[in-house]
Amino acid sequence: MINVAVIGAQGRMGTTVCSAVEDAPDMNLVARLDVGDTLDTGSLNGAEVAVDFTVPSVTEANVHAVLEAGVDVVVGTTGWNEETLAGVRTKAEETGRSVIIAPNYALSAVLVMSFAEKAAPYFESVEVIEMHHPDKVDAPSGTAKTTAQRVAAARGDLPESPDATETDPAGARGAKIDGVSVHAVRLRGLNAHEEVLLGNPGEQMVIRQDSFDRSSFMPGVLLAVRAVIGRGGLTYGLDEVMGI
Ligand SMILES: NC(=O)C1=CN([C@@H]2O[C@H](COP(=O)(O)OP(=O)(O)OC[C@H]3O[C@@H](n4cnc5c(N)ncnc54)[C@H](OP(=O)(O)O)[C@@H]3O)[C@@H](O)[C@H]2O)C=CC1
Ligand SMILES: O=C(O)C1=N[C@H](C(=O)O)C[C@H](O)C1
Repeated sequence: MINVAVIGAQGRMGTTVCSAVEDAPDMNLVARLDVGDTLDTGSLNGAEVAVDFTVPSVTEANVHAVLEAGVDVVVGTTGWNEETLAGVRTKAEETGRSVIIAPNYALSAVLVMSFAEKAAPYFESVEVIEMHHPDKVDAPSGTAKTTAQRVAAARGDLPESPDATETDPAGARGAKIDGVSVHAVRLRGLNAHEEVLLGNPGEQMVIRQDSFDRSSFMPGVLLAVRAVIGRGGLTYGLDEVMGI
C-alpha cells in the first residue's frame, strides 16, 4: 500500500484526488492538508507521496518543504517556469527524492500536446485556444502554455504563423507564448478544454480535448503516484510516465 497525503485537500481538485486515493486498492489516504497546515514529517503522517493541487503562489514552497521532509511529490498545480523547475530539480537531487510535475493529468490532454508537437512543423499557422470554468485564477492555462512552448520548439527555425494584424489595442490576438498565439476563454458551464488549430492553404486540422469532469484527471494522478516512488529527480509532464 502507498501512503498518500493530499495538499489543497479542500479544493476542487484536492477533494477529487482524496476520493480517488481512498478508492484506489493500493493506496491509503494518510493526510488531508490545507491552508495554514505546516508541511513536515508530523503533518505528512507517514506519507510516501504527497499530491499538491493548491495555487501557483504557494506550490513551489510546498514542494521544497515536502522534499525536505523526505517525501516524494506529485504536482498538478500550475505556475511553474524554467527557474522554479530548476530549483525543484536541484532540491530533489539533494534530498534523493522524486517529483513529477504535470500541467495536465488528463490522458487526452497529454496526447493533444504530443500530437500538436508532432503536427506543428507541417503547418504554416498554429494557434491554441484554452477554455475553462470562470473560477480558474490563472490565464492562460498551464496546459496551453506548455502546448505553445512545445509547438514552438518543434517548429524550430520555421517562421511564426503569418499575421497581417497592424492594430490590436484590445489584445484580440491573444497572448504570445514563444511566438504562438494563445487565447483563453472563461465560461460558466465549462470545465477544462483545449483546441490546437493548425492551418495550411486550403486545409485545417483541429486537435481537441475535453475534460468534462475532474474525474478525467484521476487516472493520470494515480499513475503518477505509483510512478514517482524511486524514480529520482524531476519529471515534467506525463509523457514519459505513459511511455509516449
Ligand atoms: N495538472 C492538472 O491536471 C490539473 C491542474 N489543475 C491546477 O491545480 C490547481 C488547483 O486547482 P483547483 O483545485 O481548481 O483550485 P481550488 O482553488 O479549488 O483549490 C486550491 C486549494 O488549495 C488551497 N490552498 C491555498 N493555499 C494553500 C497552502 N498554502 N497550503 C495548502 N493549501 C492551500 C486552497 O484553499 P483556500 O480556498 O482556502 O484558499 C484550495 O482549497 C490550479 O493551479 C489548477 O490550474 C487543475 C486541474 C487539473
Ligand atoms: O484550473 C483548472 O481547472 C485546470 N488547470 C490546469 C491548467 O491550467 O492547464 C489543467 C486543466 O486545464 C484544468
